[in-house]
Amino acid sequence: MNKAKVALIQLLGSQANKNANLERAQVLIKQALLQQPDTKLVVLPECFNSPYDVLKFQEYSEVITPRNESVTTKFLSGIAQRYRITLIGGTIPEYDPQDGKLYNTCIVYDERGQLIGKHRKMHLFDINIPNGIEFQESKTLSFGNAITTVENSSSDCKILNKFGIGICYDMRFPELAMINSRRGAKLMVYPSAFNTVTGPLHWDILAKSRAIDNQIYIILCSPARDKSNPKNYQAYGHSIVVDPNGKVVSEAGEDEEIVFAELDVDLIEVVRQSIPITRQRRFDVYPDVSDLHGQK
Ligand SMILES: O=C(O)CCC(=O)C(=O)O
Repeated sequence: MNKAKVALIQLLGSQANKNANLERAQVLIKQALLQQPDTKLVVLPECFNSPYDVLKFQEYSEVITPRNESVTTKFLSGIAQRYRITLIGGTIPEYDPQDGKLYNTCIVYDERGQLIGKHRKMHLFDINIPNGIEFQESKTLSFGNAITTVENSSSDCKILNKFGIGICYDMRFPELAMINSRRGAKLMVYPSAFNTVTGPLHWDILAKSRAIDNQIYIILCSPARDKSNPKNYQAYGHSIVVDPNGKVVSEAGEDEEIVFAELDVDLIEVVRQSIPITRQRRFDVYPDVSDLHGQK
C-alpha cells in the first residue's frame, strides 16, 4: 500500500502512577482505532509512562529485552500484536544492567508484537536559557551512541517498511534525519516533550526544516500540557505531522488529543522530482556526512 494512516497519541501521561499512565495510553489507543480502524502506525510521546524528571528516571526505569519481560515492554508488545499496528512506544527510562547506566529510550514494535527497534536518545537535553528554562538530562542519563533506522517487514505500507527514530532534542541535529533518509527512510519519528519556552520558538520550524531538508515525512509526538499540576513539567503539546513539502498535515492543540494523518509515499517522489535537491548535491565539493564512519 502506498498510503498509511497514523495516529499520534498526545496523552496526559508522565504522571506519578506508572500503571495509570499505561492504562490511559491504552484507552486512547483503543479510541484511535475505533475512530480510524485502518490506522497502521500509532505513536506515543516521550516519557509517557513516567514523570519527565531527571531525579525520577531511576525509579521508573525498566530493563529492555527482546522477550519483553518488563511491565511497559510487555504492555507495548501486547497492544501492537492485539491491534496489528506498528507501535512507536514513545520513550521510557531504560536501565542497562550491562553498563549500569540509564538511557531515555524509544522502543518500536511490529504488527506481530516483535521488538524491531530501539533508539537511545543521542543528544541529551542540557540547556540553560536565562529566565526561560534550565534542564540537565545528563545529570542522570547517559548518551545513546547509535543512529536508528528501523526495518519493518511486517507492514504492508511501504512508508512503514523503513523509518528513522530520534528523540526530542535529537531533532535539532539535522544529521540524524539526513543519515536516515540517505539510508532510504521516508519518515522520521521523534517522540518528544518540548516545553513552553522553546516550543513556541522552534517546534514546528524544526519539523518543517527536517522535512524540507530531506523531502520526507516528519512526525513529532508530545504529551499534553499538564494544566492542573502547574509544578509538573509542562510539555508544549502540538503533536504534528509534516509532509515532504514542509506542509503541516495535522497538528494538535495543548490538551489531550489524538492527531490523525495519512502519509502518502508517492508524494515523496513527486516532491523530489519537482525540486530535485536529492540529485543536485555537490559531494565533489563537500563530503557526504552520511557516508562517513560507515553510517550508510
Ligand atoms: O530542544 C528543545 O528545546 C527541547 C528538548 C526537550 O525537551 C527534550 O529533549 O526533552
